[in-house]
Amino acid sequence: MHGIDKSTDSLILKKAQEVLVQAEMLVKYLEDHGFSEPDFTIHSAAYPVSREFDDIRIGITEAARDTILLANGPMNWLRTFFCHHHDLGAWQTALRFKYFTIVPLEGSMSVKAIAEKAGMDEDRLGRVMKLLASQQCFQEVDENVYRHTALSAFVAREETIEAAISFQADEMFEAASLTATSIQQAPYESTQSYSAFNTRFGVSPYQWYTTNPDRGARFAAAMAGLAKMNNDTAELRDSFPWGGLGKQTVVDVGGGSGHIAIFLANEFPDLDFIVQDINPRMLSEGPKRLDYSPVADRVSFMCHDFFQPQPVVTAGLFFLRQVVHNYNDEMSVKIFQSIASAMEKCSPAPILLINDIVLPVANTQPKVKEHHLRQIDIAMLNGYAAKQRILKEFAHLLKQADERFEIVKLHGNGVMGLIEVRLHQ
Ligand SMILES: C[S@@+](CC[C@H](N)C(=O)[O-])C[C@H]1O[C@@H](n2cnc3c(N)ncnc32)[C@H](O)[C@@H]1O
Repeated sequence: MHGIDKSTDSLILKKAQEVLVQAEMLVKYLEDHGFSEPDFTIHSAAYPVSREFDDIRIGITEAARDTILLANGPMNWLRTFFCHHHDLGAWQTALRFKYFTIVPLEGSMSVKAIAEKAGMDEDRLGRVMKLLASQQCFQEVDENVYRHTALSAFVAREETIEAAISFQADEMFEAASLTATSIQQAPYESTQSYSAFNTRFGVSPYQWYTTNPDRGARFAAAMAGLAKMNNDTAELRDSFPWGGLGKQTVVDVGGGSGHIAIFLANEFPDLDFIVQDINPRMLSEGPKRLDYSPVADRVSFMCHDFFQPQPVVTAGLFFLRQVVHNYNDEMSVKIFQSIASAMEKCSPAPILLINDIVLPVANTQPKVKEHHLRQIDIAMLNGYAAKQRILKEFAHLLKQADERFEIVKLHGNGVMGLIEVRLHQ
């Protein structure tokens, strides 16, 4: 066996060496921080949640992805990549027919028994399970007998995570298949009525969720699941000086179930929250949350359309999380205007805090990191004919809404973009 020549000119070897270097860093990080090494089993250790670990994880993924691309070449890469929608079809089936919760977390279950509970035939269920197992999602321990792996158990254990992947596998996957068709309908204008979602379902996601309340409730759960997946809540808590606001009311505009407001209320006892949303079903999910009761007297819910004048004029902070990325520029300007008209009446002068992805400018981030943000940008295109933005675009829209708006600080970046805006009087 030849040793690895570190001075090699081979690009493949250089990339593979980078994988090795990053893997050593990752293992060292785990050791230094008292974590056991994860594996594929249901008893796998938990992953650290930190920016530092994320950077190593992203570094290893970038190097491994390049190694895979170089080793496979375009033909093999394309052959696999262009079958990914069939992977999603299999996952969609497993989610819809509840395989994840039917298989017990401990022990194993036969395809026959899973099929009986799922209410579908054994042949197709077995084929879906075999595909999933080829991705380390479930393990076939005996012919047609499965048990959970770390990946499948992650879905089974947490309802909001299941919701977060299910709404993608259902309505968003169906919409995404019509991306090009939707653009063909209006090649030079990005408007909601020609979005991929509208092309598939005839109405915008929010109208659709209002008339499909079960899916609306699942969407609200999905938002909580996504926040958990991105570790958003802890980062949101730590990236902004909430504690320094004093006794204030925060209005969570378009706050959905209020999961963020409830989380922050638990962390910062001086703050009161008003969660506003147009969808009553989403609002009704908030009080059902386990973390709601300790803060029930400080978190209230209000049905409000953010295109109408903002009724709360006694707030210290207006919070706008993952809202304007659902709207095109013209509509986003209207949302900012309705908040500006309330801000000018509040005393002392309040803050507008926009919590949304702030896209990186070209070639400033590892490509795998940017890819994730770009996926969300195209998701916004498909769902809402909307977009994610770079900081300059936010600044431009705010000025269009009201000349007095000024971005005073960017508290977080990337997924956790946190833009502090003031309205100069
Ligand atoms: C992507 S979700 C974000 C929810 C929440 N801010 C969060 O971060 O989890 C956008 C929210 O805006 C709400 N929404 C959409 N149109 C609205 C409108 N015109 N007025 C008020 N809320 C609206 C939706 O019902 C949904 O809950």
